[in-house]
Amino acid sequence: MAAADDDSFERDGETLLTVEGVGKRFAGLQALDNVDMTVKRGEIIGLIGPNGAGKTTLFNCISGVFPPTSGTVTLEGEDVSGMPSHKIARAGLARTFQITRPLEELTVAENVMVGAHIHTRRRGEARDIAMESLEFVGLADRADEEAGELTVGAQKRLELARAIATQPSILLLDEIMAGLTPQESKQMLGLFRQLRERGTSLLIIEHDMKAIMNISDYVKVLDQGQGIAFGKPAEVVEDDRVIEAYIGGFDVDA
Ligand SMILES: Nc1ncnc2c1ncn2[C@@H]1O[C@H](COP(=O)(O)OP(=O)(O)OP(=O)(O)O)[C@@H](O)[C@H]1O
Repeated sequence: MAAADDDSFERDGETLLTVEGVGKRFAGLQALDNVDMTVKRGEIIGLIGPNGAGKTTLFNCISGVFPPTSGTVTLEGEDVSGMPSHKIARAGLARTFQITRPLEELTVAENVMVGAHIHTRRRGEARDIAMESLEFVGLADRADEEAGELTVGAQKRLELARAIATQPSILLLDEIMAGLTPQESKQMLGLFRQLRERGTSLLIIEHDMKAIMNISDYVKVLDQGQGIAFGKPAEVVEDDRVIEAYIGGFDVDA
């Protein structure tokens, strides 16, 4: 069954994020071309596509790392296209990066307080928010250790805690499960589900196809900078354009 790419606009529920006609050009390369999508409150959307499809570039345009060359990004009704990332974060959008980069000389709690300080200047209040976030990801007992001492798996949870401490309505997660053990991945998926239950929306880039198909309510597929499909995971894996883009199709049962 074909999953039409513009289905993205036709679901029930409150729309949190709207991406309309977004394009991004780097010198001679059209990295994104007229991409549309929406994310509703409390949805988990998987963003997939072959290497170089434009997934991270779309995250960068949405989160204000750089402005889109064309099109608009609207967050809770506010046009945030081209705004700097700290303003977009304050408006309710948080993201994690493909390469985790904790401030290694700071403690685990201090790293998360960096996120919390977006809403408060008070150190005590920021510490309280940070501790709640660390509790949530299961790192509260390591709050006073240096962040550089953490394993890769724990650093990923720290990254998540730092993003959550900004109290976002939507979280963009860029390969936060890369490098995790199967046990840690399972734990991470559990955290995603809990976030959804709290009403936080998640937009997730992940190469682990089984995980993404398992966790996502809907999946958006990019190929060579264009949206080629949007639909429920079971629909998307059967879509001819998607199978062609991935050559050979998916192995989600692996
Ligand atoms: N800052 C940049 N300057 C120039 N070209 C860039 C820049 N960022 C990304 N690109 C190019 O844009 C295209 C899309 O890259 P992007 O990283 O968004 O893809 P992706 O889907 O996230 O890929 P991957 O799965 O490999 O991470 C690629 O051809 C990439 O080389």
